[in-house]
Amino acid sequence: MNSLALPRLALTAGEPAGVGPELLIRLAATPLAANFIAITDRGLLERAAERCGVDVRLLDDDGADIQQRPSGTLRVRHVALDVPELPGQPDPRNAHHVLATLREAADGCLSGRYAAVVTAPLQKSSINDAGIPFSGHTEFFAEHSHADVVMMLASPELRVALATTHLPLRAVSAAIDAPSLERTLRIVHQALRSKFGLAQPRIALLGLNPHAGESGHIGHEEIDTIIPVMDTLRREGMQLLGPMPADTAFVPAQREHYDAVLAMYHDQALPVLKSEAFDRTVNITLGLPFIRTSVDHGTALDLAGTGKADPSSLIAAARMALDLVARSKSS
Ligand SMILES: NC(=O)c1ccc[n+]([C@@H]2O[C@H](COP(=O)([O-])OP(=O)(O)OC[C@H]3O[C@@H](n4cnc5c(N)ncnc54)[C@H](O)[C@@H]3O)[C@@H](O)[C@H]2O)c1
Ligand SMILES: N[C@H](C(=O)O)[C@H](O)COP(=O)(O)O
Repeated sequence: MNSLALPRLALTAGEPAGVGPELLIRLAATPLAANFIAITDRGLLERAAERCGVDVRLLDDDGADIQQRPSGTLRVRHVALDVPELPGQPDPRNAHHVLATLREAADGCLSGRYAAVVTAPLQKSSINDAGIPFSGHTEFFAEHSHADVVMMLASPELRVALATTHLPLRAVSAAIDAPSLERTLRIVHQALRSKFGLAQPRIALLGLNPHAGESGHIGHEEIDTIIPVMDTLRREGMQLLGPMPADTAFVPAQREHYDAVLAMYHDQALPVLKSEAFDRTVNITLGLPFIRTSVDHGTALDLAGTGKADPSSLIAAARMALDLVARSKSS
């Protein structure tokens, strides 16, 4: 790629019956310095543009570099739907299509065809209904590239990483063992340095139990696992706070003490971010051998087909991907 060429960002549309295709159209109409390549069905995008009432010129991706992208143009790598979409009603017969778009994006990033991938939301249950074990993009990309990864969601005001992702609550405690917690902290620490430019990142860990276990009176995971791992990594120089009680870790007086929070499970911290910054939070997969960002919301089936879904989180995800691409080139 010559130095004046725009970064080639792969975009996946996610669930064809969700808001993803419409959001890709909105993103294409946003003046960002990126060469967007939508990996999805061309007809799906045409219909989404019509529903949004937006004029978008769809061009086949020939792999060539461009130095400017007129607003409202979008390159497409066509991956055919198996059945036409019905907005608001996911059809498991399109599950293989959705996964094919993710594979193309991941392989293209690994081979250098794309500088990064930005994903729109998919309907996990529809893929499961097709009989395919699947729990999320994060786990899919990790397995596809044989990497240990961590899910982080970040707004301009708050970064939250997760020690466990899409697990039933009753499986969480057993999943938090010393080796995996240590691996997670190393990935988060390294990413805060390399991706966010923090030389000495401060990470606050949440306890698993109410009041971080209340000195062992309300659960033992803190004493048995979390604190020993923190002690080990502190001896290496990592700045770790906690384990903090999750209910007070996000109050303003605490926030100034850390750069990121490591939550023990999905719903322990994501409601904080999503309730205060749903329109500007980005999901980033740390630890992958390529850059992947995403929206913080789901398929919004209640809005699909109306053209009313807010594209802000997808636009923030594209901006974040561009920042990370630029940072990776300068390091
Ligand atoms: N990145 C992803 O692929 C991703 C992320 C989160 C959830 N999901 C999946 O999405 C599906 C639906 O999840 P859910 O119902 O819990 O959450 P959701 O985010 O789809 O919807 C929650 C509420 O937020 C609203 N909303 C969501 N996105 C919006 C937008 N862009 N503009 C305006 N309003 C918006 C919806 O209308 C709804 O009222 C599930 O299958 C879930 O697994 C996927
Ligand atoms: N945990 C994410 C959220 O709540 O926003 C979401 O399910 C997306 O996960 P993947 O990026 O792994 O699909």
